[in-house]
Amino acid sequence: MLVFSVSEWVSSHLTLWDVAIALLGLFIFSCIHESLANKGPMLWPVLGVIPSVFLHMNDIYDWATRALINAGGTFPYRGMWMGGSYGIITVDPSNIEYMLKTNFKNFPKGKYYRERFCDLLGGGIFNSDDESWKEQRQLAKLEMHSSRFIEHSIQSMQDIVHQKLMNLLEKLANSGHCFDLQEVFLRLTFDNICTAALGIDPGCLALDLPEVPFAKAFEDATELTLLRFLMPPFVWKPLKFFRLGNEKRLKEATEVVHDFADKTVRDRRKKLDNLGNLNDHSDLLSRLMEKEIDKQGKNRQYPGKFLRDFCVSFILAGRDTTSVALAWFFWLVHKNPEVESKILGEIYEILSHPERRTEDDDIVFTIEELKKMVYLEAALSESLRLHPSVPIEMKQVLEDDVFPDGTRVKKGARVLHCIFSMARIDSIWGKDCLEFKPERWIKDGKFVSANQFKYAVFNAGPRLCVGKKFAYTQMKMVAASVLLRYSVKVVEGHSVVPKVTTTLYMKNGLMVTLKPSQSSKLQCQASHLRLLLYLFNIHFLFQFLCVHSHTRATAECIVCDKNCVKIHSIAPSIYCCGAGTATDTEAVTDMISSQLQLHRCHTGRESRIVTALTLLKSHLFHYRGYIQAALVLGGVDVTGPHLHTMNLSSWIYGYSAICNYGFWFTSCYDCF
Ligand code: HEM
Repeated sequence: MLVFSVSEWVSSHLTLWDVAIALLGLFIFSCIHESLANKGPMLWPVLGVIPSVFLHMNDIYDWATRALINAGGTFPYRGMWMGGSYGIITVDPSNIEYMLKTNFKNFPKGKYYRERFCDLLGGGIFNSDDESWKEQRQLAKLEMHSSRFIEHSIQSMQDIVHQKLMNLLEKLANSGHCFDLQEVFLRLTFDNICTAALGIDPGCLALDLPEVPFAKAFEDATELTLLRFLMPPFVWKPLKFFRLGNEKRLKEATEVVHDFADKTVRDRRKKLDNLGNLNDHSDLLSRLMEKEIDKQGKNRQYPGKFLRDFCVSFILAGRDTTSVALAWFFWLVHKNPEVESKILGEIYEILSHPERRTEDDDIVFTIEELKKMVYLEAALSESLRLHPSVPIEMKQVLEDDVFPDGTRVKKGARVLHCIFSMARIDSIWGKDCLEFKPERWIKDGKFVSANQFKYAVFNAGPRLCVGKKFAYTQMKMVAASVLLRYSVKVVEGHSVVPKVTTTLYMKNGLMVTLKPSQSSKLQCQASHLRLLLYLFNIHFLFQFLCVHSHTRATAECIVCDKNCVKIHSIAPSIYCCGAGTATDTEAVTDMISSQLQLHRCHTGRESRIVTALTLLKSHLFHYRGYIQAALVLGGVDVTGPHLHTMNLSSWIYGYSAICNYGFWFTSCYDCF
């Protein structure tokens, strides 16, 4: 009776307009309430943060950065009503440390992540928590740090870079056409990681850039899996159940990947059974299989699925991360030519080491040489800081918790930390945080790592990336080998923007043209000249400049020292050859060398040849001929190669003393 009268009253007093206006009022009220109460971006009724995300899809990372700065480093978010997606986004290093280390157990990858990746990765290291993750992590660390694996991976990197990448780049440079450098790097790292993980080279980097079914399926499977992160579960789950649309394609691609990996595992096991060992294989899969025979000689075979999942996770982890990092690095180097000059200066200096065999025209860097490339390491780290391969990381909360900044999180919530934004926050990286500045990683000539939780590019804490060393070696080898030989120019007007997915690809790739660099032309000319100059005891010091000297010290008509050093290093990439009184030239060059070192420490910049020249000249002028030093100063600095002669004691005496060689200097310089 009461129900009847209420509905009668409603229908006689309320029109549809009234309801609409009331709902609008409620909507506006909750919007105002949200915008006043919430520090972060607007959380719309019903739709949560989704409209704001779609509105800023084209500059999502910059928008997130601005929102995080406005919110003071952390803000809550909510997805669509009934979507079950809620949590916080943070860039606060103390929160990140708490989550990745202090209370690590309370922040696993969680169900949300596992559900989406389980079809492709199964229970692989990338997609597991607790004991299963621990076991795989231990195995991975043990194997990847073994000298056998390290030697194998260095060898395969050298092979892939010098036998494949360089041939391909030579072909592309000769064609004069522009091409997508990111695509080339994706192919390179795929071949490299498959060789390291499975001991099989899929051949993506062949000269004709073939479409390799395994590689294509891997790419599709990864991309389609990532789509699950952008779609609500009530969309992708039914599609998966009924095998429709993207989910059907994902299933097919995953099958190709798994069939390939399963077959590799089966073949390798057959080989192990037949031969009793896998001594001629150093890849991860073979190492794991040999591990199956434990210390007591008992065979505890890993199930085939375990081995497959382990390897597939590895390929996923090492496939695109380094290639996109290299693409962003080359883009930044193109925009900052002074950084390129410094990297090249460092490389030339390493190549000028007396023990290096300069007869080799095809320079292949050794691991020791790569380790010495401090500035290159700094430039790569700086590039990764600004463009981290994994821009956003995610964890799920196991039990209610409170972060160090006071933010509360509920069980089941997700915590996203935006690595991309961290680099752009001046309270974390200083006022110059937006600048590409490799120097911030160098102190007293040494590379200095940043705090893991401020620089979470490789993750941090117990789940720190296991492939970090591998990645640096690979990136350094590729970057140094390419920069030494080519000048990489990004096509004018090409738009470089990040793609919105879990890896920071360049949306439109990186279209470039290649020109053999000045140094590689010089290297080529030098190799012809080298034959000629060999007879005259020629020393090659730089790619740009050749200075030489005999090693004879005489007094009257007596040769008192057959091995007198006449080429003095006075600063990185700057050398001085002396004639006159040996002790005078040595003392003068030593003194100017230490003055230049002090100057470098004071200014934080590399020495220039003009500085060395000024210091030497004013010193010699001051003594008006009492210092018997006739000098030839040469080298390469940020402004390029330079060669100067100077002799303020007696021009004629000095020049004639070195005249034979002076002509050589001049002729070599002219040749180059
Ligand atoms: C520039 C290159 C790289 C970057 C920026 C990078 C970054 C990362 C990040 C952020 C994680 C954490 C992912 C997560 O927990 O969801 C991770 C984990 C991992 N990375 Fe890397 N990575 C790189 C290269 C590599 C390479 C070349 C390999 C393999 C050779 C590798 C192997 C792994 C593995 C196995 C894990 C899982 C570790 C674990 O969960 O315990 N990574 N990496």
